[in-house]
Amino acid sequence: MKILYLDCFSGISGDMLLGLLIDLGLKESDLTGELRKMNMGGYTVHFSKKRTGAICGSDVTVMLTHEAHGKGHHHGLHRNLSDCCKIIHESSLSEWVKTMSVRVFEEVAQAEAHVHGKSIDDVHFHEVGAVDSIVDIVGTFIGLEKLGIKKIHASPLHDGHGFITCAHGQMPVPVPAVAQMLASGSRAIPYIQDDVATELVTPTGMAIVKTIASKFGAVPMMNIQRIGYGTGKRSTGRINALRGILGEQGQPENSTQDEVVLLEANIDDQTGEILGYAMNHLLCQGALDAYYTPIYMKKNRPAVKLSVLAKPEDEEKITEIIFKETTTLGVRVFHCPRYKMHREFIQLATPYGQIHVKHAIRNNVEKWAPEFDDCAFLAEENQVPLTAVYDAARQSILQLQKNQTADTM
Ligand SMILES: O=C([S-])c1cc(C(=O)S)c[n+]([C@@H]2O[C@H](COP(=O)(O)O)[C@@H](O)[C@H]2O)c1
Ligand code: NI
Repeated sequence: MKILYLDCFSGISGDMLLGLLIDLGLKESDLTGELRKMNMGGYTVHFSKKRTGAICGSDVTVMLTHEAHGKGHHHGLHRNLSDCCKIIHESSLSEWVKTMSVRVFEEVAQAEAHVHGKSIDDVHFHEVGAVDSIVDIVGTFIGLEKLGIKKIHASPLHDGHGFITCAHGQMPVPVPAVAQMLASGSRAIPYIQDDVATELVTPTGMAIVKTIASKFGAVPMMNIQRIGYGTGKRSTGRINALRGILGEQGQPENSTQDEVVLLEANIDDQTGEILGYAMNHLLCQGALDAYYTPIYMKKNRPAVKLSVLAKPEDEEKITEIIFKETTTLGVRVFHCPRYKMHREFIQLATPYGQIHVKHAIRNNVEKWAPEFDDCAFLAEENQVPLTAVYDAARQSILQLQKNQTADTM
């Protein structure tokens, strides 16, 4: 699975995101071609290479043409949330691009409405802001879709401090819309850079990262494939760019090393029936394994330790289930690098019928194990002891190994 890590050491904005996606390989013509699926004119998109400090990145600038500035423009000079959503919905863009873009617009509008004490419908994006935001937001999702990026994590969001001046006068940094988005159910980690006296995180950048990042923190485990830089517009006195690290997560089929997550909770106040249900539910929902260990907890209470092994990408989903289905108030997380044997199933004939055999191999070690369920089924069907089927299965495995040795001589 392709994963993008957004390294927001100089904040994040809509145009930095577009620049980054271009730097990571998005074709300019793919971006502009898709944007034309919206019935919205009055702008051009300019692409260039730009230097910030010693780094060369990609710059994307949305320029308004006379049409959008003109008084006779049929949309008038202001657009509100529903005008922007209408343009997106009436386009022939993919359903995913439309849904995600609208989500980001709602996020910005909610924050603006809260800050300015208005209703959502009364929040107006002036013409420049609306066109610019639509291109930045929709363009970001077009880019993510074209590059096949399915998962996004982000670093802490570095912002500056002090004040900026915009159309509405002075704004404290973090600007109020960004502060509001941080305060309303965001898992983003803000970080104030006291050596930068301007805005680094814009409302559009904040709304996009809040919507797309499933985690904020360190760079996740991945095979890094490409690194890109999208440059920012402000002079910050430092390198002003958004860095993206694009990688692949998950191991190739025949890999013998990967990572699993071990989730643990101690439980002393739940019935056996409910614990049994919880374990079954966890396994049905994709846990690799789930098991209980008897323990003694404080106040001499006999209790159980629930341990669940899961794929890293299932960490949040499985944690949610543990909280929903058990009484625990906390879940411990361990990231465990794991060696594993490459496994495959093969079918073998026995005098009692066909069985599956698990064949595991790693370096010079090989293991063969008849599948219990198949053996039990054949024992029932043939009215013979289970051990007889196992013995027959082992004979078939021995025969197969002999044939393979003969083939290689
Ligand atoms: O126009 C308005 S109301 C406005 C509000 C705010 C608030 O935080 S509230 C901030 N800004 C600033 O305008 C520019 C453009 O932002 P984009 O996200 O559209 O790139 C930026 O400096 C904002 O902080 C405007
Ligand atoms: Ni505002």
